[in-house]
Amino acid sequence: MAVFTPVSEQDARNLLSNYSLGEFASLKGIAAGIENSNYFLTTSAAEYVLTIFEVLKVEQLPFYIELMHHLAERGIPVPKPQTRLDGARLTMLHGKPAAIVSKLAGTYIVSPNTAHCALTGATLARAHLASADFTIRQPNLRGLSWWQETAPVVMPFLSQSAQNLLSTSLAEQIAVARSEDWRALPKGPSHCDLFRDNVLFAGTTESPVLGGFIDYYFAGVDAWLFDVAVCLNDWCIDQTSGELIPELATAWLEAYSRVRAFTEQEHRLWPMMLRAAALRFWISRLYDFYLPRPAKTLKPHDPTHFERILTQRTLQAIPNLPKDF
Ligand SMILES: Nc1ncnc2c1ncn2[C@@H]1O[C@H](COP(=O)(O)OP(=O)(O)OP(=O)(O)O)[C@@H](O)[C@H]1O
Ligand SMILES: N[C@@H](CCO)C(=O)O
Repeated sequence: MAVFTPVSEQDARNLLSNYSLGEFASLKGIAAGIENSNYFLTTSAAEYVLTIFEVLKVEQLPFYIELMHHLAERGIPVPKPQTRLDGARLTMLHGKPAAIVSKLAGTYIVSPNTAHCALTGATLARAHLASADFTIRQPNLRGLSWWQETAPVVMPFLSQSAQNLLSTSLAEQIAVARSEDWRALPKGPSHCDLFRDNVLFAGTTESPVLGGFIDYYFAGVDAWLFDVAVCLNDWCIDQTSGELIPELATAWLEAYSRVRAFTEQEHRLWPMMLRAAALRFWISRLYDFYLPRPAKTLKPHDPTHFERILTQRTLQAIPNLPKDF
């Protein structure tokens, strides 16, 4: 149950008195999610999501909240943070930072088809372009420096072969980050965690309608190609073996590149980016698995899934990015 901070009806009414969002109607805890406490908050005017930030620091939050606001204002389907009467979009509840955002339609898709992949790819490209003039800067806090700090912490728990994979993969990414090609990659605000469970769809299987992208709380400035690679490693794979499914990968990447064409450097670094994205989630899952937060009650995600994906992306041929759309 991902409600770490209890909120009463009276708390919600008090909170709403700082906004112009209608009268309180109902409040319901949301069970999914492992980082924040989330509630569906319904008023006489509309449906919202109330999020209480359990882990993120106050100083990190303006980047996420203002980025979502910036994107929503430009027509990208993301939850729109609501503005208080005093102009702030962050608020405090039980001593913790909190925000009210618009509720998006739809549910997430466990087994996406080419239509889901194409919609997600095209919308991520639009989000990247729409974020180009966003001025707040915050790096991806789960980027290379964090991998370098965290790898030695999880290393003692690993088998010899896993230790070798982790060391060689990290060394590869350190070398990539020093390269001219990496420096020339298009970069900007990126979601960095756009897994299937962070994209909502309405409509039908054959004609899906994108509800939008949620959970921007791992976002940061990074190579846009890294964002693409995170998606491909989750959306376009055989979930058992980790192998890329060419039909899904092609649909996803072609839709993205019709909106924003990939650069020469992106073409060259594509295999390394897929490995970077696998490494990022292997390390975070290892960390959560072996060093869980004391209050955490949920079952951690399986780290071996990303060990398999990383191995696949090391051993198997990787399809090229599409050219010239
Ligand atoms: N704006 C929204 N519109 C509709 N549903 C939402 C919205 N925000 C969150 N949800 C619902 O709440 C659930 C949990 O939200 P979210 O994934 O942001 O939580 P979290 O604790 O940050 O999760 P994670 O473990 O993925 O980091 C989602 O799966 C979704 O069902
Ligand atoms: N998407 C992450 C969880 C954190 O959002 C994972 O699957 O490991």
